[in-house]
Amino acid sequence: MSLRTPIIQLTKRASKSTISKLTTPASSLWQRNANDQSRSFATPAPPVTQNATSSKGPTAMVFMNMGGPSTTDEVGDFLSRLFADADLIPLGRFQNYLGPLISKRRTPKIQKQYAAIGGGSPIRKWSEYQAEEMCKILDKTSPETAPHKPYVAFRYANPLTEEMYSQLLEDGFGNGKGGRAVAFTQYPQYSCSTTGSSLNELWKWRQKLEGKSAGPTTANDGSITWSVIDRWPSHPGLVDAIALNIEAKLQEYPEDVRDDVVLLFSAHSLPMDVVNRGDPYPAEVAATVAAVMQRLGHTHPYRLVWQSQVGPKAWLGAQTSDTVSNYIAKGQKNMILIPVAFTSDHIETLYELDEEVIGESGHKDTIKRAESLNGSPVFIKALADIAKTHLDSGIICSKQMGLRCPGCTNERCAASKKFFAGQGLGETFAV
Ligand SMILES: C=CC1=C(C)c2cc3[nH]c(cc4nc(cc5[nH]c(cc1n2)c(C)c5CCC(=O)O)C(CCC(=O)O)=C4C)c(C)c3C=C
Ligand code: FES
Ligand SMILES: [Fe+2]
Repeated sequence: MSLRTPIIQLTKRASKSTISKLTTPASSLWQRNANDQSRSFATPAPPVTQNATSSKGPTAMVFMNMGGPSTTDEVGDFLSRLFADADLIPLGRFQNYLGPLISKRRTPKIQKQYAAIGGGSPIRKWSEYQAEEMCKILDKTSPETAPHKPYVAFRYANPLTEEMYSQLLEDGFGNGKGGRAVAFTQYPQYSCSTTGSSLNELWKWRQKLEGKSAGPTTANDGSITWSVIDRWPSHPGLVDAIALNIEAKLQEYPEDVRDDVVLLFSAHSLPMDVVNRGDPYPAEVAATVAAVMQRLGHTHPYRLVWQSQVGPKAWLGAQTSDTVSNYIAKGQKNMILIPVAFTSDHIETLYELDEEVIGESGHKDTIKRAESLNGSPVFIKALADIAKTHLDSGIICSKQMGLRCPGCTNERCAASKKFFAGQGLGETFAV
């Protein structure tokens, strides 16, 4: 099948009466800085296309992320879902036995961490806010696909993927009415353990709730037409939002030391067996860091370091906490930690970085952390720009999505990639 073949038709629309229209005035779309010619908003990846002329609203914009417990009482369920996920923590035939055992043992420790950051993860609050604000902008900038309706689908906490999917059906998508939905990963960099797992879950619930067996979504059958924003590691708006937070933090240092501050970009680590399987995440995180440094004009020395390893396996380093101690030992006490792989605060910024790495460093005044993206208007404009580019292009997903890791033996990846990416790439790419 040619990449340009119109492969998806939207036949019927979801009833407008069941889709609430978002009315708040939108902010202006992300503005390009005329002085910075290096910024381009074109999506670089060659697209897998769908019929752009038929892609009219209403459009469901589904923010996918891992989620977190909103209260300490939800920690047990959060961890038990996390340790049951074989795409994240493969425990083979012991999954059903070891998963609950490990999560139960770990719960009190993690509950204490959530208690220390105010009693729960702020990820739901931020995700709902970001999705709603982005949709307000899109209603203005992409009227042809409006109204845009925000949804959140978490992998391990409420609202879970199945809850979001049932809501979509209740709101008039699918059920013989068709309708368009965009699965928008909120992990800027793709890992099979994060975005891959969320997409496998979405694919599973589509099969269960819309009765779809494996195979392309060539529509005309009244089911939801899905497309995917699967990665955006170097989008200029993301890069700018991170760079602005670094620049703001640099201003907190006295002028005489400001130029000597070391920038430590910190991302959640990956087990080395996942890295060696060929997971794209380390390269994509490095792409974000390179783009931010380029945007800053390479004014400061920097390193990309990795945090939050769990369990006895070998993980990708250098570890964030070791790096900070080693640099202190070498006499470097001015450092900014920059969360680079997560778009809102969570225990790994608020507890691990703030309380443990910085709090226990003995240099709380000179080791600082850049703000997480949270409610940054620059970031939300970037999300709207990414979404608009996706909607305009008619792509189903990036071409990169179709290529499995060289070491992948996971049948769930094969099935979900065949569904999301196989349509334009040909199945040989997606097996
Ligand atoms: C881009 C971010 C993340 C990647 C990649 C990632 C991979 C990954 N994580 C685990 C194991 C655990 N992660 C846990 C919590 C957790 N993970 C991320 C992000 C990524 N994980 C976040 C933001 C959080 C915290 C959520 C919040 O605070 O709301 C946990 C639970 C906490 C704990 O028990 O320590 C585990 C376990 C693996 C094995 C993995 C790669 C394969
Ligand atoms: S593990 Fe990467 S595609 Fe399956
Ligand atoms: Fe994690």
